[in-house]
Amino acid sequence: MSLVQLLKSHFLSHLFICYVFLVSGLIINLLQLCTLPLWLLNKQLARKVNCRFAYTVSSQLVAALEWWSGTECSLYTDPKSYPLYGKENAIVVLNHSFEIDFLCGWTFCERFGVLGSSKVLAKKELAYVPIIGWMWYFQEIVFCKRKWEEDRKTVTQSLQNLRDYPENYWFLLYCEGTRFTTEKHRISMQVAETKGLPKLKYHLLPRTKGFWVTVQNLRGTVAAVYDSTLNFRNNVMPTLLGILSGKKYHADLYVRRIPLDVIPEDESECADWLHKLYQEKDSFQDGYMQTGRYPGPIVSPPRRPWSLINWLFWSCLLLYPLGLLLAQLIISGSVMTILSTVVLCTAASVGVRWMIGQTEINRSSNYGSKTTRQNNN
Ligand SMILES: CCCCC/C=C\C/C=C\CCCCCCCC(=O)SCCNC(=O)CCNC(=O)[C@H](O)C(C)(C)COP(=O)(O)OP(=O)(O)OC[C@H]1O[C@@H](n2cnc3c(N)ncnc32)[C@H](O)[C@@H]1OP(=O)(O)O
Ligand SMILES: CCCCCCCCCCCCCCCCCC(=O)OC[C@@H](O)COP(=O)(O)O
Repeated sequence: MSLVQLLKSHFLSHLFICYVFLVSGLIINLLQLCTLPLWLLNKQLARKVNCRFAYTVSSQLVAALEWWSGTECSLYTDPKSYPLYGKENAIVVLNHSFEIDFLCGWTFCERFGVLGSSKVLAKKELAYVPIIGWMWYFQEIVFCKRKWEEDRKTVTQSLQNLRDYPENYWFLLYCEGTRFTTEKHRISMQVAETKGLPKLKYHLLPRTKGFWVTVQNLRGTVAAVYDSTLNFRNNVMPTLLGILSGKKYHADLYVRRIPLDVIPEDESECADWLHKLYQEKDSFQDGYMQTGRYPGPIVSPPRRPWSLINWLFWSCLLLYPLGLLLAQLIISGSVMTILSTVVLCTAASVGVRWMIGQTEINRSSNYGSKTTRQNNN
């Protein structure tokens, strides 16, 4: 094992990365709280400032993927659409089968300069995750309870608020609504059967209401839907813990730009359109399984240095107080101080492990594991 590999897999390196993420994240949350008065005075400025704050947090995870683990991301797309990426608002429709698919999404956002402003229709539970969830509140992320009766009003309102957003953004929609498991797939295919829809092999049956409400409310401000299909080479199932341990993966993303005007306004026509899209996505996955690639040329955007620079900045800033704290701890020799520091560090480690757990498929909610709307979470 090389020295670099040893460093990447060492427990102390992970501890340091998590320390930087936790402390810088909490500082950013605090600074975001301080922007509240600015929202009253100059809302657009407050939004721009919050985009920058969000960038400094989410780009740390991107840096872990791009620079620490060295994961590569290839983009298959039409070269004519490529120059538009990052220059317009778009709704991104992505398959939801991998624990780090959101992180690959963020990585592409970073490469096209829309990471700080990126949006998602996220389950409400994520709003309570410290740092990321709290940051999302200021980033105007749209939350849903996955109960349409309640979501219809709140989601519409949150989407309407985005109409005058001052920065270009990508709005991510996981239409499957939950992560792929064989059990959820079996059940959703039963639903497909009762609806007379063709079976999907690699996707859950898409939920159409969220897509329709998003398209309708963002019409006129969003230019296109980016139909995106993600896979990882060599059939691996990447994890956030793998990224933290410096494990290198290779992501392949296929993106098709579909102008928003071609999407029907009528709800049931829009639902049919989405079902058809998922049937196409399924055939792309089938092709990938057989050939190991998607159609079209690879036009991968290069990684940018900013996520690394941001991480190095926070590391340097937070290394000094950490060193000071450790030195004082040793000098003081007080059992009480040492004990309370150990308790604090243990609590922080448990907290970070819980946060990482939010990304793990085996801790996924039971939404979609029943054909009814009961016991969703
Ligand atoms: C490549 C570039 C990437 C760029 C990335 C850009 C940005 C990145 C930004 C951030 C990254 C952070 C990532 C965070 C990830 C967090 C994501 C999530 O939290 S996903 C979960 C939440 N999101 C969703 O659920 C979206 C999809 N859901 C919907 O749209 C739903 O419709 C809803 C609006 C949430 C409402 O849900 P509800 O269940 O109440 O209603 P539905 O109408 O959907 O359900 C009833 C409907 O479904 C049929 N049904 C019943 N059982 C099933 C089943 N098991 N499977 C499928 N369908 C089922 C039922 O018959 C009803 O049918 P009908 O409508 O015909 O009556
Ligand atoms: C720099 C690196 C530091 C690493 C240490 C800290 C890592 C903390 C990471 C916290 C990340 C929290 C963001 C969670 C995003 C989870 C996305 C996701 O995939 O959600 C699942 C939902 O879509 C569906 O939920 P289910 O119904 O499947 O249940």
